[in-house]
Amino acid sequence: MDTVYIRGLKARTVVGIFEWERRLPQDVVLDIEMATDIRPAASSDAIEDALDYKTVAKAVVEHVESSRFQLVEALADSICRLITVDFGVSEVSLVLNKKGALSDAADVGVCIRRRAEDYAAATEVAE
Ligand SMILES: Nc1nc2c(c(=O)[nH]1)N=C([C@H](O)[C@@H](O)CO)CN2
Repeated sequence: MDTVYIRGLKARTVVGIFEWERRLPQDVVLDIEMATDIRPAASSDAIEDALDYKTVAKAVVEHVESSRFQLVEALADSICRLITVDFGVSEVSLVLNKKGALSDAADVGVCIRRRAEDYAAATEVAE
């Protein structure tokens, strides 16, 4: 399978467990890799046949900036859910970097990989 990726995608959001973090939005930076077969787009040279990284990036930033999670784990998982469910991506890898969270560290965060099946059960229950 091929990959369409977005690296260094920035968003500001309320995320954290401390009282001050509930008041002040913080920067997160995302690296996203999405499994997709690029051959249809390569063959047609038409955006309609591509996984449009601009559309995905816009949806992800809107989602992140309107979210209010305590943990980076929950935020990261919600982003993978959005990409797999709303964009039909079979597998997504995500690095979520919470800039400035630890003063003694360059950065902290999580790296996760999710498949569409990981969210299938929850979707079926909801329907
Ligand atoms: N595994 C995690 N550890 C911590 C998190 C988190 O989201 N996941 N969050 C915090 C605080 O919000 C921290 O970012 C404030 O500096 C601490 N540990």
